This record gives sequence, structure tokens and C-alpha cells, in this order.
Amino acid sequence: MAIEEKKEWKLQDFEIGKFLGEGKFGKVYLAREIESGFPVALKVIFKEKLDKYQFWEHLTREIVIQSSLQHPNVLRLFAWFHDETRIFLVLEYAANGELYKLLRSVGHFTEKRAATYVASLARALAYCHEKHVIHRDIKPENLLLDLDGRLKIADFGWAVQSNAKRHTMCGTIDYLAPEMVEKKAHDHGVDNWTLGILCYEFLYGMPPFEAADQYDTLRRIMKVDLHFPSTHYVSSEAKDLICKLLVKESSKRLSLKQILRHPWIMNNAEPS
Ligand SMILES: Cn1ncc2ncnc(NCCc3cnc(NC(=O)Nc4cccc(C(F)(F)F)c4)s3)c21
Repeated sequence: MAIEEKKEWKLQDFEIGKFLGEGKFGKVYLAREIESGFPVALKVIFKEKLDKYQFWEHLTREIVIQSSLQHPNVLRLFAWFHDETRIFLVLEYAANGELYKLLRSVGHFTEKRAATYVASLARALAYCHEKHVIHRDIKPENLLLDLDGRLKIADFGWAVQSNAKRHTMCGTIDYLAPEMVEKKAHDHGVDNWTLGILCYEFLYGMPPFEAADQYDTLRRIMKVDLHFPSTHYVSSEAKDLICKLLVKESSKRLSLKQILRHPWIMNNAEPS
């Protein structure tokens, strides 16, 4: 694709369109590469917002990781460039936007939609883990939907190559696995735990260990204090999958391959 061949891009190569969203480091706009007319999402990051040394490491790690990943459920980072004050990331455009906005607007997803998203996530994470990449920050805000409604994992800013066990604290606390709360070494298993959190949130509209304050949330995570509200019907197969993912001992959680073979996924997920 045209976007990748060209070595150095500059802002003048793009015409900027509508505002798409805002992250902690900067805004995202729809943009069009003028020559090819190709639509992209352009993330603008202000350098002064970044700790100088941290960001080169962060950026290079993200680019190395992203350019090694080519999967239908992983958002592409085509290129990047910078000027004296800003860094620009040229990203695949996900026309149906942020998954969490859809979740907030409908309250909770149907079991078919939830199972389809869980299956897409499991396939994308299985692919990432084969490439020794742990995302570590899978949360609804980092999940996007493309024109066909296909789920895309975005923002590998927190991802790492998983050759060594990781210790750094990162991500939103609702999605933290127990071993990360205890600052123990962690591995692929954290993404599997997070899949259980997300599956629950897709079906009930809020994460399972949500609490008034952060300390209570951490306590509930450590206790795996899991309850299923009876506000609306959720199948026992769905609850079975969640119970087999939200397991404190990371080695006892269902593997990504086992998730894809779970009856609830087999009976509800749309074929990819
Ligand atoms: C909202 N929205 N709607 C549609 C749509 N389509 C595509 N993308 C969207 N949003 C952007 C999603 C992201 C993907 N990858 C990211 N990566 C990142 O933000 N990396 C990053 C952060 C901070 C600092 C650094 C640096 F420089 F220090 F390295 C790097 S953000 C869309």
C-alpha cells in the first residue's frame, strides 16, 4: 500500500478531517493521504507532554512491535513522522470508532456479539503471543471497530516483547490481573485474565470487580470476588467461560486456544 512504501512523510502529505478522539498524549484525526486518497487516523502527540527519554523508547518499541504484527484484528501502524513539537502516528482508520462507546450506548452486548468480540480478541492475542508480544493494556478504550464492525486491538504503546518476565505496572486497574496487582512477574496469562474481564463487561456493561475506590477494586481482584447480577439473562456457558478465565493462578486460566474451543464461543461467535 502506498502508505508504507514512502520513507519520510510530512504533515503536508495529508489533508486533516474530523476529530476522532483524544488520548492522554494527544488527539486523533481522520486524515486522507492526498496523493492516493487513502483514509487514515492521524494521532498527534505533543513532545512536551512526553518525558523526553521515555518516549523514544516507547515509540520505537511500539513501532517495532506494530510493524511485526499483521492480523485482521490488530490495528495497523503504517508510519510515523515528527516535526519540532509533535509526533504523528499514521494509523489504520477504524470507521466505527471505539468499542466502549458502543457498549456504553447499548448498555450490554448480546451473547452473539460478545462471543464474536471475545473470539476475535482470542485470535488476535494468540497471534501476538506467538510473536512473543504481550499487549498488557487490553481495555474497551483500546478496542476499535472497523467499517465492517470487525474488532481491532489498538495502542500497543504498553505492549512489550515477552522474552523476559515483565514487572512494570501499567494499564487501568479494573483490568489488572492479580499477579500484576502483587507486582509479581507476569507473562501472557495477564492478557487471558483481561479477556475474562472484558467478556464479563461485554455481557453486563461493567467490569466484574468495579468498586467505589481503587483499594476495594484491588481487594476484589485479589479475592477474585466474582458475582453474576441477575438483572438480565446470561447463559451458564458464558458464566462458565468467565469463571475459567478469572482464575487467580495464571497457569490455571483457559489458554487462548481453549477459549476458541469453548462451547459458548463455538455456539455464539460469528465465523471469522
Ligand atoms: C478514536 N478513533 N476512532 C477511529 C479510529 N481509528 C484509528 N485510531 C483511532 N484512535 C487511535 C488509536 C491508537 C492506536 N495506536 C495508538 N498508539 C499510541 O497512541 N501510541 C503512543 C501514545 C503515546 C505516546 C507515544 C510515543 F510517541 F511516546 F511513542 C505513542 S493510539 C481511532
